[in-house]
Amino acid sequence: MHGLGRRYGDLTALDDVSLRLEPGERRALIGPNGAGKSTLLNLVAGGLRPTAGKIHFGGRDVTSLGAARRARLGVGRTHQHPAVWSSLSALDNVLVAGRRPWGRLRPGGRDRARELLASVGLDAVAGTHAGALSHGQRRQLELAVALAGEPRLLLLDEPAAGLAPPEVELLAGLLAALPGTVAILLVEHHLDLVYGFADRVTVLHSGRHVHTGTVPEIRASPEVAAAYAGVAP
Ligand SMILES: Nc1ncnc2c1ncn2[C@@H]1O[C@H](COP(=O)(O)OP(=O)(O)OP(=O)(O)O)[C@@H](O)[C@H]1O
Repeated sequence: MHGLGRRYGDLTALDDVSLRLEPGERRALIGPNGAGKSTLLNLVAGGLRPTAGKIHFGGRDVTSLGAARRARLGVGRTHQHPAVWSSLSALDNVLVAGRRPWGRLRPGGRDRARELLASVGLDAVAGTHAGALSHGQRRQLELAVALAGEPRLLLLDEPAAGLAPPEVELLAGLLAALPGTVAILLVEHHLDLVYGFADRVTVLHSGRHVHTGTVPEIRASPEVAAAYAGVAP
């Protein structure tokens, strides 16, 4: 991301943010409410267009590409409210996501879908309609759905939101086990989860980049403490 900006009318939600993620990197994006985290995620996913700046992915300028094109290039995501097909079984959700562009299953697609479901702890409910799963299970399913698209970058939007403490622990284990080849950008308010997960953490405040550092650096940073106290750093 180079000089990325987004305005909503008069409001500047994101202002001149430049970030670079390396292949396979675990990066967390934190900041108080309204800092611009979801806006940044949506800009990278392609659901939203920047009003300033550029986005490159794998060396290619993708700024003008829509979400579907970016997904095909390897940008996967999950949402604050899990986006799965309620009337389809858990297995069919993953199968649909793993199709080739013209709707055909990949060779070995069904086995792969079962493996993905097992990897997120849902093998026992493969035949259950997604609408009948718990909120936490739908989050796990959305992760399997995102992985079925074979992303090189996975954007996770507050995956711990609405989860009970034991479910957050389960999620932490799932995140730790994600393939090392996939770069991950995690937006999350649950700081224990962030600190256990991230190689590096980026802090936003009022749409601006405050700091990027390792977990110990971020924990010790007075700027970060100020941002969380609601005071402009
Ligand atoms: N569609 C929109 N129209 C107008 N303003 C918006 C829109 N989406 C976001 N905003 C504003 O942009 C700013 C950044 O919002 P954003 O949702 O990106 O922050 P966030 O860091 O993800 O916050 P939270 O942690 O509460 O999810 C906020 O002031 C928000 O009110």
